[in-house]
Amino acid sequence: MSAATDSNSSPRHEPGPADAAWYRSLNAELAAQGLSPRELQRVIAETRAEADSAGIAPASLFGPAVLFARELASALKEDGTGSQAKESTLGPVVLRLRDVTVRRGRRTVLSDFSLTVRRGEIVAVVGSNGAGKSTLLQVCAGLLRTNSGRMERTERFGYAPQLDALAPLLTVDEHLRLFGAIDGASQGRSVPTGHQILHRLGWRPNGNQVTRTLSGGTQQKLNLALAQLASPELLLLDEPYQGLDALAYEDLRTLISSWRNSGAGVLLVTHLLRDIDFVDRVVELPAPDSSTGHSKTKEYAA
Ligand SMILES: Nc1ncnc2c1ncn2[C@@H]1O[C@H](COP(=O)(O)OP(=O)(O)OP(=O)(O)O)[C@@H](O)[C@H]1O
Repeated sequence: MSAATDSNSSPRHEPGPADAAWYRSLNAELAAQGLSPRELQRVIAETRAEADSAGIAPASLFGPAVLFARELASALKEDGTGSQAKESTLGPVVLRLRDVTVRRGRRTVLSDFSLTVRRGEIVAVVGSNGAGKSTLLQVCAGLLRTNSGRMERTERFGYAPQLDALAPLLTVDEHLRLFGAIDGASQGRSVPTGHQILHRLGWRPNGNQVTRTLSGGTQQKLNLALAQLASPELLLLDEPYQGLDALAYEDLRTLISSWRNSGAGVLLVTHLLRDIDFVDRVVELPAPDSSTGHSKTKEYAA
């Protein structure tokens, strides 16, 4: 469990009745998620110690207790049961492409391309520069039409594009409210949920900070939190590690694994070979070949 603290922040929080209620909700949801009494006691003690040492109310540090409990429970499930957990959580199809062809200008970027993603799995898309990875995600997000073939996808999806979709003059919390409203989340929920995701990425944001003053890596964290805000069934992540430091990279891997374990399907564009060991399948797009257009896509289990 990790959460960043901020040394130049407001005075230390004094525990009160709201905190006690938060820990009661955490306890109840962890028990409902099937944690043993012993595990439950340990997790609550660790959570309390982390909040106390940060001097921050648990609700501010970790977000809503119920969501935090679910995330913890899925992370513990992954630690304890490994690949068996993956098998048992594989669910319905959330994305299906059949014989999709996409041309951009005179180039055929995707040719008769087929892919299925189910809930509870991470599929990595790899390939050299220009192979069509971002094009594929844009098709899946519904931003680009196919020239032929069919794309079916759940309505409940989140998309973190490679070039961020942030408005430079809006604050962090304005982004969370705006994207939450677009995704149908209530305004009261989107800010604490967004902060919770950002804590898990090692950043405790000042909600009033204007986005253009954030570093590139921090903007990427916000970009990712926005994609996950409404707990989508499908996440489309286009090179989400760009700009992240080593710690945030590890946090993001853990977070993506926990999204999978809580039932999301993830389509992840990546250049990093290290990622291959934590995904379920890899789809390799062929290198662009200007003379022949396109050769064969490869797919293999990770
Ligand atoms: N807006 C666009 N209009 C026309 N062609 C485009 C556009 N965006 C990308 N392309 C072309 O589509 C092809 C695939 O590009 P794409 O960005 O999907 O590749 P990629 O695999 O994501 O590359 P990279 O690893 O460099 O990000 C390239 O030939 C590119 O020039």
